[in-house]
Amino acid sequence: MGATWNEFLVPSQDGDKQNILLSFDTARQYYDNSLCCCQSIGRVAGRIKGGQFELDGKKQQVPTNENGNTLHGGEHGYRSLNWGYTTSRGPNSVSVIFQKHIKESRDGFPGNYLATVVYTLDNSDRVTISYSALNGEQDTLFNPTCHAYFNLSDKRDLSTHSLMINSKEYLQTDDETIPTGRVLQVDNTPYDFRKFRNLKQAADETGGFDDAFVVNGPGMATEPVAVLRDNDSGRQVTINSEGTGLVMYTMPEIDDGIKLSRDNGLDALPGEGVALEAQQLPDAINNENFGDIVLKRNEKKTYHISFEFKQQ
Ligand SMILES: OC[C@H]1O[C@@H](O)[C@H](O)[C@@H](O)[C@@H]1O
Repeated sequence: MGATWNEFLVPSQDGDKQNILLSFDTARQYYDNSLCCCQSIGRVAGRIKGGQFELDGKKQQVPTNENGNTLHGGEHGYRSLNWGYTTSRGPNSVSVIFQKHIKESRDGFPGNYLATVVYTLDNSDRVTISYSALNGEQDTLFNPTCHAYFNLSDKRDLSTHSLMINSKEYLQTDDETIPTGRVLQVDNTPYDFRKFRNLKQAADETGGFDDAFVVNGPGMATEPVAVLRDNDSGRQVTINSEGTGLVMYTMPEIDDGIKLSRDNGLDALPGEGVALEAQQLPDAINNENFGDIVLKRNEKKTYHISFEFKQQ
């Protein structure tokens, strides 16, 4: 369901294993809230203002699911699908390969294509997710991501986490979290993560993050997009991607009664984890220079997002 990433198990201090992703015990619980916890998001991650855009000179309206805007591919996007899958084993890696025909008749976006999501775990303790689209006869949009939430510690907050984001800029957004088109400098703001800084302190300064950082700008392509580190355990996850954006969401306000597996029956807390969603910037289709998310007819496109684990 949802081509969901359920566990990233790493060694724990007591010789057991610990899941560093937020997860649920049952498939149903992933759909009882709007967290999109660790699910595949498509065709278009991030918001589309009014669910409207122009494609090949034609105005398009796609289904909306939040304040009259379209978030995370709408109600019938990747996360709502039951994917078929196969597995494969290479000399240095194992993979799960999900595949599905994405249809206009289901999600309301123009055109049909064949989608593939491949999760590969390799011997460098790296999970690489590749998202491919093999398009049909009509131009469409393609901007997938993985909505992975992390907490690398044993705590129920991010107080021992440091974060580095390789970004000089972030997007200004309006009351509905839609980009206004203005790109702001991170200098002298709580958005400056160019050097590692405590994530909880920064989130306390902003009231929590639900923001898009500009990444992979000119001259920055060889750097990791972000590194999340837990100073207590020495666990670290390095994120690489090819997209223009990284959305950070620290769950500032969440519904009551969300029971994450890690909480042993207690309700999840605001700020308990952080989603780091690599993608092209939100509302890219309506903003020049936010990244190209058009998938041309008969075109094939692949994006990779990788998460490399290290323990210091
Ligand atoms: O759906 C969970 C969260 O996903 C993030 O990508 C969005 O920016 C948030 O506004 C949303 O609450």
